[in-house]
Amino acid sequence: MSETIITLNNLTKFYDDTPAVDRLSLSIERGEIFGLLGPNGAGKSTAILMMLGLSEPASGSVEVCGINSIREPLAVKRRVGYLPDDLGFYETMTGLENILYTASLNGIPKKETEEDAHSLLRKVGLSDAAHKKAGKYSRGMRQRLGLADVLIKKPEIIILDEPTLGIDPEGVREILDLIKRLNKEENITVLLSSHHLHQVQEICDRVGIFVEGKLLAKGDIASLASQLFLEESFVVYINAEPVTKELQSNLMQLPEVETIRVTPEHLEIFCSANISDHIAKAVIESGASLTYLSQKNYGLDEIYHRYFKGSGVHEHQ
Ligand SMILES: Nc1ncnc2c1ncn2[C@@H]1O[C@H](COP(=O)(O)OP(=O)(O)OP(=O)(O)O)[C@@H](O)[C@H]1O
Repeated sequence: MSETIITLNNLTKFYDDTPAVDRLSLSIERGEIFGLLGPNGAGKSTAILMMLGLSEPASGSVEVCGINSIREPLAVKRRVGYLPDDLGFYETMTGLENILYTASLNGIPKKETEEDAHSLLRKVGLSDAAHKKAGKYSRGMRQRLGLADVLIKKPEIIILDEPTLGIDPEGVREILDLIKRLNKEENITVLLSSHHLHQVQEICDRVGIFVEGKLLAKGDIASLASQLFLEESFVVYINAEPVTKELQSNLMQLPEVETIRVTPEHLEIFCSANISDHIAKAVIESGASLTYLSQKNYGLDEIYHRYFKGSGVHEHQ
């Protein structure tokens, strides 16, 4: 049975007179990977800081692990590992020493820490660099050290703010795989803020699209597509010879077909389900020959761009 682990209710925060987060309501379930997706300045970090009790909302409520973050930020801190986008370590201390220091700050007994720290460094692939100074770590290594650092206190939730910022593609793959693995193996709930569509699409169970402080839509990719595309979730592109009125009318009679657009290249058939085979059959039965057929279902890219089309919001990679 699902259990809500983060609940935001009408959460609002202003900077000067402008809302950075505007009546944000959201529930995140234990064990899921939720992606907060939005362009720079959308309010993702501000929302995260309020979840952690590090920034006070103007109105609304926020509960994490059943605890009111505003009233009991320290209790929330014990249960949540937070990886900010600007990670800070003691640069002259080794990776291992940094983790042990974090453990001591969190009051974890030294005896159990040492073993846990080594096992975490192994998990994040930093065993060989355990005794190297953090100041000498690459950006990808720092992120992995950051993950080990937040995991030492055995959090129920990890909140990651742009965890792949400035990392090369190989490093990104490693971080994403690691996050997925931690989620599956340790049943850690993950909240991930990002403006990288593909990364979010790859690992998140659900996504919230956030822009100008507002959550515009949320759900898994398929349900986002149907929310945002009004059931036109699939497009089938065909070329047929000849394209007659009768052919178009036969296609429109298929219950799943929403719209047909005639372009110089193709007939674009927008459908609520994948019915390529019915379309091919309708073409043949209309006496035309089918010379080309391809299909596409929407990914997050189309959802994001189509949804923000005209809103002046663009993705910054
Ligand atoms: N301390 C602050 N003082 C004043 N304005 C702020 C402050 N922090 C954030 N803002 C403003 O609030 C809005 C939301 O910023 P926020 O950092 O939460 O966005 P974000 O989605 O996390 O963006 P990014 O991806 O760039 O980190 C922006 O307009 C930003 O300029």
